[in-house]
Amino acid sequence: MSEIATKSLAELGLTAQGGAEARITGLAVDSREVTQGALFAALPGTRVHGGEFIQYALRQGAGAILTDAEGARIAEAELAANPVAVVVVEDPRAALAGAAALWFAAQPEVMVAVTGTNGKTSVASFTRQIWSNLGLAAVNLGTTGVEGAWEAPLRHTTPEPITLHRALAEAAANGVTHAAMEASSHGLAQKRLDGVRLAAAGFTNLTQDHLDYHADFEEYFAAKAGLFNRVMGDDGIAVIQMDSAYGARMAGVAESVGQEVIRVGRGEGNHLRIFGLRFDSTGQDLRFAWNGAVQQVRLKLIGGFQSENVMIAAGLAIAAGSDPADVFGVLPQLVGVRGRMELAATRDNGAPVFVDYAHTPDALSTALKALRPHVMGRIVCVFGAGGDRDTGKRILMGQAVAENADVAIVTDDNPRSEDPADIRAMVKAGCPEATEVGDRAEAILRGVDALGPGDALLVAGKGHETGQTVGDVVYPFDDVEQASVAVAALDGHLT
Ligand SMILES: CC(=O)N[C@H]1[C@@H](OP(=O)(O)OP(=O)(O)OC[C@H]2O[C@@H](n3ccc(=O)[nH]c3=O)[C@H](O)[C@@H]2O)O[C@H](CO)[C@@H](O)[C@@H]1O[C@H](C)C(=O)N[C@@H](C)C(=O)N[C@H](CCC(=O)O)C(=O)O
Ligand SMILES: Nc1ncnc2c1ncn2[C@@H]1O[C@H](COP(=O)(O)OP(=O)(O)OP(=O)(O)O)[C@@H](O)[C@H]1O
Ligand SMILES: N[C@H](CCC[C@H](N)C(=O)O)C(=O)O
Ligand SMILES: [Mg+2]
Repeated sequence: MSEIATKSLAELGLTAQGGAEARITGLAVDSREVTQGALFAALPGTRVHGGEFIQYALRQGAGAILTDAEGARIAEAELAANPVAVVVVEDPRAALAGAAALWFAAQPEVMVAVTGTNGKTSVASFTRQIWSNLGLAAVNLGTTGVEGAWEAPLRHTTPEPITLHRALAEAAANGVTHAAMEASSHGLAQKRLDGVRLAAAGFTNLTQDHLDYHADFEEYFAAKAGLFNRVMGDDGIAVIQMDSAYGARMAGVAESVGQEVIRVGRGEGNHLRIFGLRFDSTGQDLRFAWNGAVQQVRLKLIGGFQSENVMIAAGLAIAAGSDPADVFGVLPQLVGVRGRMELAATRDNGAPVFVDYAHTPDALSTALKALRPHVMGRIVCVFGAGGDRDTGKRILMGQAVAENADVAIVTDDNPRSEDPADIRAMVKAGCPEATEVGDRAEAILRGVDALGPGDALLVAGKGHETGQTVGDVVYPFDDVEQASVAVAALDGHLT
């Protein structure tokens, strides 16, 4: 039998009450995953305090407990009856992040992170693609899992620290030297990535989302700002998109902790300055300047926002040590990210169907506006809003589509525990003229059917997702696949 690797609490940066020590055999954040001798982190949750589960963790053989005063109070009787080491700290999420980093003890040498409401997955993927094209062993981590030189699925955009550091250590063990990760606002607020060492961090934009979780917009901003004023050290380099309302504020946050800032945007004075975009049916030509020197590249990407994301990715690669000329040289090789303005199918009359992950008001108006210069006719949009998520964004999503599309079809997008008809009604409040078709496959079929020559369809909201979550059940569903099926059916290619 192989010996189980153990570490002491001290080796994990933890001090137990009364100076107790313990050899830890593993870490768990969920009592159901506790194994003999493992440390159970009983965290304050949004629904319940993890302290409630200390009793179960102890029954499963937990060797130590990490919690806060509240958790220790909840489990006072069980802890008195069980002689385990108990670490009580003010911020157990931060302590867990540190402990997970020390437990797994390895990460790719060069890491960057990106935050913002929209564009994180795109920037992380583009950064990884730049590195890969430069011959480096690189991955991106986030909504679409771990992708690149080493691959693994992930359930969260920013996984909790144990899952995150396990993935980073495995990637490093498999030779990965460079990693670009997404920092979601939930991940930042819950300090999931506080144990990661970052060379650079990026900011894309801040617009409405997740106000079900964050008390208000200021708290949402503060969560994102944590990437710069808490997670990354003062020797890290910030890469900030300056065109959005919050860019200047975020640059101020980075500078206030002594970080160098690479500014990206259209205005004069930015280090990476976009000043020309020309669109056609297969992509765009991007003219930009790096510290004043003009460059031009051809991008095989649809939508002007992709150029902004590419510039942030280029800034991150440069900040993390790559030569600017090398970085700019590989930009034409970048390919679009799955489910982000992805050309899913084309009708016989030439009308394209794009699948995109826009699920916020700003992403919808950005995606629709971005399509406009590529389309001569009408833009049809099939979309919906997710259940059990920010309800305030629904009417705004409806308005964004009413303002920027010519034909709107409101459908379902992961209603989860809610009544789908209620969600559609809230979306339709913003676009009363939209047609309502609950069944997403039928909505896509109708959208495709509406396409004449020169028109285009944007199927928004699910991007790369492969399921439709109704209640607790996930039904297989893939927008790209449904778009192809609809085109084949309507153009008579089904056998
Ligand atoms: C709202 C939220 O972020 N919740 C996360 C949070 O759970 P919580 O603290 O609210 O959990 P809780 O149910 O109150 O339980 C409290 C504690 O008891 C533990 N527990 C619970 C039950 C049990 O039997 N035993 C046990 O030990 C839980 O693991 C938890 O630590 O901490 C848990 C452990 O770290 C996470 O798994 C959980 O993510 C849930 C599943 C989730 O859906 N999160 C989403 C919203 C999320 O994080 N999304 C962002 C992306 C958003 C975006 O940008 O679009 C992401 O990064 O993926
Ligand atoms: N820079 C941008 N500005 C505005 N909208 C964008 C930008 N980049 C992408 N989008 C829109 O947002 C959608 C999601 O993009 P992406 O997956 O890269 O964002 P994300 O921040 O990772 O999202 P999530 O929070 O779900 O992880 C895209 O499909 C597009 O419609
Ligand atoms: N990470 C995002 C994804 C939303 C995607 C959309 N399809 C939805 O279900 O709302 C969230 O959980 O809010
Ligand atoms: Mg993402």
